[in-house]
Amino acid sequence: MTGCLPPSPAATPPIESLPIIDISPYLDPSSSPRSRQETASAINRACIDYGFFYLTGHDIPTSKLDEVISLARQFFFSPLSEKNKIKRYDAGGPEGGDGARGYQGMGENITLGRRDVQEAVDLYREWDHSPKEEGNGGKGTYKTLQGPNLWPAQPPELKEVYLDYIDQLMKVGEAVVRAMGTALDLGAPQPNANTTTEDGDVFVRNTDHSFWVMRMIGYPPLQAPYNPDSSDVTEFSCGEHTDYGCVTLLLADPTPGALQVLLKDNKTWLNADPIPGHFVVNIGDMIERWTNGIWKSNKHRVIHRGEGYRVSVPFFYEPNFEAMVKPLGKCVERSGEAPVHEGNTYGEHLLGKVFNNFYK
Ligand SMILES: N=C(N)NCCCC[C@H](N)C(=O)O
Ligand SMILES: O=C(O)CCC(=O)C(=O)O
Ligand SMILES: [Fe+2]
Repeated sequence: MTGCLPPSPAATPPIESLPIIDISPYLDPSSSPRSRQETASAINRACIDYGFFYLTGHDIPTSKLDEVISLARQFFFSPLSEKNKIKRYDAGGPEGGDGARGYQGMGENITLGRRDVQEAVDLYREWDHSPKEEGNGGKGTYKTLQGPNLWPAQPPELKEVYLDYIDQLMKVGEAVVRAMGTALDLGAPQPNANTTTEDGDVFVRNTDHSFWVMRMIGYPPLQAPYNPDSSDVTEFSCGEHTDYGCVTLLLADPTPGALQVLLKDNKTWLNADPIPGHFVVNIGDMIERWTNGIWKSNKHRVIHRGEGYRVSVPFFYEPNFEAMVKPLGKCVERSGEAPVHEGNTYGEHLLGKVFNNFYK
């Protein structure tokens, strides 16, 4: 008689967590087709369910990752006068800025019309044909995004360590977009394919001069009192947004409870706490557009109310600046929806974002 049995302890539902993807089959040339297919299938599932996942098997030593975070932290802890030596200035102005590269002080970044409680440094792929104009005291006048990178001089080893790190990340980014092409089952790569051919390497070709972005971000803890009964948050470390390009490889210090990912119900925020040695990876707007929304660039935000000063270093593996990004025919067909966009270049999409990113 079941009525006589003691009540069973209430089952606690497992706390939902992002899936972990092993990318090593796409970095190791001797891997089996089967192991690649497993990775690709796992990515497809993760991109449909979350647009986010943890990445392992990337081959970058944890000691290197720790060094990257530590150097960023040292930079943010240097005096403001030191940080302002590489200050970002608007493009075309007397200071010789390009409106995007350099150090952005606390509150200078805006998302959804509000100041983000963060400071940051943005580095981009060097502009291939720098149209530096003479005059302006030798500083030149740059169009938006077309200036040289402004590297921190302190700590002195930062630049070298970061350049090497970027080389490593480019390989990881390429492996991830290659796996994504397989995951979408776009067909075998065509030899000598031009950039508009839709096959499994379409993302690889369109990122072969990736206009990457490297951000170093520093977040002091938020000051506003937290009311757990209210969903009305008034202060954000980074307001909710989607990323702009292909694949974000996020490295963050161990601070928990800061990065939150919006789930498919469109109301629950899942903490994407860091796992040592793993990246938090998410897909950007260009992947959503190429796949005609089969995979969505998911909204996320940062609310750091914890202890201490949080540091994160996202790397954005993006399309080429000139890449034309338009829904792929196969994806349009499969989605059963009208094309989500008529197509424009990644550069145009990025410029539209950058113009609205800073407090004027
Ligand atoms: N490249 C990227 N994703 N940078 C970070 C974006 C942060 C949101 C941005 N302020 C916005 O409003 O879009
Ligand atoms: O700091 C983080 O955890 C995420 C930052 C982010 O989403 C971004 O810069 O695009
Ligand atoms: Fe983001």
